[in-house]
Amino acid sequence: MARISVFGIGYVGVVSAACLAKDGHTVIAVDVDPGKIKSINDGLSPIVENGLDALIAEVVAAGKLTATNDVQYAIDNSDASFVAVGTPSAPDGSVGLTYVEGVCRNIGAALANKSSFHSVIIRSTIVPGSCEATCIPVLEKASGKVAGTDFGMGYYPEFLRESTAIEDYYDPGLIVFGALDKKTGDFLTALNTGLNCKIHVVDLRTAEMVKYTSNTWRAVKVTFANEIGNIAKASGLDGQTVMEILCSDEKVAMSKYFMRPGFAFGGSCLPKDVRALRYLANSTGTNAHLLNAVIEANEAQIQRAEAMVEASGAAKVGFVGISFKPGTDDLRESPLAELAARLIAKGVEVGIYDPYVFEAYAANNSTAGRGNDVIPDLKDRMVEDLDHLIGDSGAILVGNFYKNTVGSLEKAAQTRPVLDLTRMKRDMVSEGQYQGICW
Ligand SMILES: NC(=O)c1ccc[n+]([C@@H]2O[C@H](COP(=O)([O-])OP(=O)(O)OC[C@H]3O[C@@H](n4cnc5c(N)ncnc54)[C@H](O)[C@@H]3O)[C@@H](O)[C@H]2O)c1
Ligand SMILES: O=c1ccn([C@@H]2O[C@H](COP(=O)(O)OP(=O)(O)O[C@H]3O[C@H](CO)[C@@H](O)[C@H](O)[C@H]3O)[C@@H](O)[C@H]2O)c(=O)[nH]1
Repeated sequence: MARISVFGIGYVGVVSAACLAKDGHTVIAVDVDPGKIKSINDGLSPIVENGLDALIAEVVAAGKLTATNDVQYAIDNSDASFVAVGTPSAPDGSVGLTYVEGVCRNIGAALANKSSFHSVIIRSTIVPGSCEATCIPVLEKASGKVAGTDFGMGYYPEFLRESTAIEDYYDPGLIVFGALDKKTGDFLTALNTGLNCKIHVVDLRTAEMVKYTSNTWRAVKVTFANEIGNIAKASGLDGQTVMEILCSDEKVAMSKYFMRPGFAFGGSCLPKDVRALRYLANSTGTNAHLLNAVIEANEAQIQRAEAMVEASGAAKVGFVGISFKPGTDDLRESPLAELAARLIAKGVEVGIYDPYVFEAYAANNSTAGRGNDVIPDLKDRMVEDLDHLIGDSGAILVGNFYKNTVGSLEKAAQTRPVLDLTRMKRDMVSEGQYQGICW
């Protein structure tokens, strides 16, 4: 079993730290946010994510996971570090490396004081060449040591999806990494052995590129499915039925994931990663026609939902779901939040039912409301009781699917417009007050 430090206790870091600890490794989580450090050390999850509360309580009680802001302590007491800090878009759409640079500088300074071998493994999403052009030079300068010789260096992207993060951790669709040195490569191979997935060992740049390729492909799939859905609906057809039939053709290895017509994609990764890849393409003189179109079409899908709300004529709209997808409290680049903000700016009153975001506020999580930079007074708009929201709203917008809401929402469609962006019930199609975005 290994001793591992995880830098960045965000959506990725906290899940990998907890799962590594569950697997028997001794894990030190490092962050600059005292709220997150306290949460972990109290045995509590700093984010709302399925199964994570119990997992963290278990591994912290077992003494396998601790959290600190002390970088030197973490480096001295681990043999490898995972870096999972954020890489948000820079204003020009390029990948933002500020946090990655900062943490490499901190790790490098601590490595200067350590004599035994240590591997630094980047897990943040960074464009091809970033390890070589940024991480390695910063680590080498701060440590006075040479990457690949004096300390180990790897790039090992993470593919988990929020809301199914623990499940994805133990059942990955893809494992890929690059390592400068054999020790780091062997460490990552051993860590992944036993999972039911082929391990691809490549160079650092290829591993960096595979991560963007994966997210962009997902964004392309969502956009394609949405466009087919829009066209199908305009032709009087059920877009989801059309796509389900297409996806039944498994002969060409068609996966049904991300092929379900509905609302725009969002979240902390797909939008920023498509932007960063497009920026990279432009900077190499490559035309990224498809990526331009994906961004344009995704924005148009938000406008399409906005037009549905406007057509309802409601002055007060109740949102069912506001996070970027069900099962998480994360609001980063949530298209639902963007839609709500646009309606609010036009004078529409907006109330919100979202059990996951509500839970984050109720638990006083330091991350409650994470990623919301568009909805004013979000906390005050949150409603705990769905029936209360329905009774109080002229129209209901179903943004995220929550199983327990279906009965009430179906009933609500008899008395007021219900605008469905997710399809709460497979047999419902646009009729009367019920309108589905692509069906
Ligand atoms: N969210 C996902 O589902 C997901 C999945 C796969 C990959 N990724 C990628 O993983 C990376 C992290 O994403 P996230 O959503 O977990 O980010 P996040 O913003 O939720 O978490 C990042 C954490 O890093 C901490 N941090 C910043 N600077 C630090 C420093 N110098 N030392 C220690 N901690 C520091 C922050 O306080 C924060 O807690 C990004 O590159 C993202 O693109 C995200
Ligand atoms: O059929 C689908 C599936 C997803 N989405 C939307 O696409 C966005 C992203 O969803 P998802 O990919 O499930 O969530 P993330 O947690 O952002 O995960 C993505 O981004 C992570 C960060 O890089 C990667 O690790 C994952 O592999 C990648 O799926 C959300 O707005 C979803 O509502 C759809 O519209 N239709």
